[in-house]
Amino acid sequence: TNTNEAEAIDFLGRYDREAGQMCNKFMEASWNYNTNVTDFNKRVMLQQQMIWSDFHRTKWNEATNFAWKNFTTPTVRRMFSFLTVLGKAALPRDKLKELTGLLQEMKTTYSVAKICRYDARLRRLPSGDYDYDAEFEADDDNQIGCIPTLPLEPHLTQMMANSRDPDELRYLWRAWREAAGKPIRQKYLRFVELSNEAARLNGFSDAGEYWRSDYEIDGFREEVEELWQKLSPLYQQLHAYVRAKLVEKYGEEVVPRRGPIPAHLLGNMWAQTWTNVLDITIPYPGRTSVDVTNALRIQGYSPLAMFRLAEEFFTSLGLEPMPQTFWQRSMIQKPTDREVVCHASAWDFCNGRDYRIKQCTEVTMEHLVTTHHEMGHIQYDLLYRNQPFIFRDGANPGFHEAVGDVLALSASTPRHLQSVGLLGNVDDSYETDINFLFAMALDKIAFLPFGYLMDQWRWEVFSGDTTSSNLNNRWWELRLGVQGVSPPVPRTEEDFDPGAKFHVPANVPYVRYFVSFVVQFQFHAELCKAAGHEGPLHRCDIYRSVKAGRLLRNVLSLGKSRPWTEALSVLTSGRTNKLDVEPILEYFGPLRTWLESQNRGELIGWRENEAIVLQVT
Ligand SMILES: O=C(CCC(O)(O)[C@H](Cc1ccccc1)NC(=O)c1ccccc1)N[C@@H](Cc1c[nH]c2ccccc12)C(=O)O
Ligand SMILES: [Zn+2]
Repeated sequence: TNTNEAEAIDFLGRYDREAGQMCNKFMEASWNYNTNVTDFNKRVMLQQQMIWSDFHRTKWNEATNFAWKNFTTPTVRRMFSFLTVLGKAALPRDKLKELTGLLQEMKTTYSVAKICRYDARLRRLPSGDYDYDAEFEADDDNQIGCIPTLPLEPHLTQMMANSRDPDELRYLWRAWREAAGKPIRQKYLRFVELSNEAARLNGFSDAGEYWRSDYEIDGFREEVEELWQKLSPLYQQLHAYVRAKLVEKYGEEVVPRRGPIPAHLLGNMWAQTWTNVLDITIPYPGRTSVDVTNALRIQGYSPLAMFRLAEEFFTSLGLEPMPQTFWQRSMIQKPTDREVVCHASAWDFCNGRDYRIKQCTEVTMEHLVTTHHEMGHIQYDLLYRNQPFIFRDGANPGFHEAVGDVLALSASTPRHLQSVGLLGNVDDSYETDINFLFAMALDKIAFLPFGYLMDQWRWEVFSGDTTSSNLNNRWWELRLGVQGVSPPVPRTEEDFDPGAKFHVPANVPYVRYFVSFVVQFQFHAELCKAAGHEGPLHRCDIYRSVKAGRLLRNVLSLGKSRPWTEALSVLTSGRTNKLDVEPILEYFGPLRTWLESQNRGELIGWRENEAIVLQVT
């Protein structure tokens, strides 16, 4: 092996240049497929994937020839530690082809899945009423006259958000899982086998361990478990209050007062965020509510205007504007003439100039938050663009997910929404505070158990603790035990409900969002301090604070050049280098007190036996 560090540094220089060019070509092919899902574009993308993997393998062979562990320069050692993990390219070519093929097929199934209109599925009884049970049977004999026309975005997303008809919601919930989850069950199982084989070829025990290695700390799994244990009491308080309001709305036959909440009633296809039931659950109706969807529409906001509004928040902090090409090449609305992958994503084309967002934007408050989220990814890309190619990544995946959300925490405050003209008179009353904190909790607290359980389930599938005999069963055990939600119709091992959530067919890890929802409040607390904010954390708005912007820039421009624990030290001026739930608990402190007083007499938590437990086929 080669112990010459000077030669190693020369090799790294060559790699840096070549990798940027290879990555750019791959991203172009991937963009073309994602913004125009055709067989041709899929083939070109798979071809580019093989070229990229060949390149990666060649460089891996060169890198492993160096005795890099004894090199004296820390950043050189760190670069080699990343370069000597080959990833899925470690698979024999035919298996690599199969793996990437399965991934594309599952992603395509999800992205083009459509369901029939609700009323087209229903027979009318002689009395003229709907025969609700028919729609359940109708599925079996594939009732004629049903043409699947409704895609997830924007149709099903909006119907799940706005419908208040439990039967219609139940139909939409089940039909989506029939169309998107069930068809990929077998493909996913084969995909898991190949992913594990690749992980073992890289020296990991399974794909889950390979995923967790991105966090560079031993005991990450236990760390996440510990964070959840500290946060679940607050979640249970929110769950109890929302359930009581849903019982009021739909009655106890639909919502068990002391049991789990049926998953179709929470305004979201996966019950992962509950902001769309704010109108049913808001603590003080009639007082200021921060859902500015109507204002956005009345004021004629376009998706482009929403993007400009988000960009202006970043530049107000002294951070980077979006590059010129961003506005020319991004896809910010769903095209009408072709199939696209609608799930939002932010793209770095590896040449320091070309950055894009792909998003099927609708004019809603939720999409305004998502726009900040996606633009946060681009901002991070821009801030670390002068790092070597290998270090152009988030300090950990949760950091990348947190950037945009941190700014959205300020942009969502009533005071800020008023200052940009999206909210009328805002009073400083206690009720307005509680209404605001409650709306934020429907997004941030409601999400935590889902962000936690998604990869609990996948880590167990990768490790073999969960197998094809209990694949869907285990999913609902976690959904019931951790999140306190139940399926509105019986589930069996014929179904594959996790497959109906983008990140499973797209093989995107998910615990990053759980980490983000914790760490973004650590960022918020520190940036508010830098901005000189005084008063409760939930009222802080860092808008136009160049000091806060400078601190954020110092942390994010490090990229992955230092372990994320060091980046946290920079953020907190050495106060901590660990994930910490104190800031999120401080932020929601007033709401927790309020919930505990409102929930007196309610059962906190849910009795497992109330759920429609799995029917054993
Ligand atoms: O999936 C997303 C947003 C999409 C993404 O920006 O995270 C995107 C996902 C993705 C990853 C890889 C391929 C395709 C899509 N991630 C990125 O675009 C991205 C960009 C740069 C670095 C890392 C990730 N959010 C999650 C979690 C979530 C729910 N509600 C939210 C509100 C705010 C922020 C996140 C969420 C979800 O919708 O379930
Ligand atoms: Zn993201």
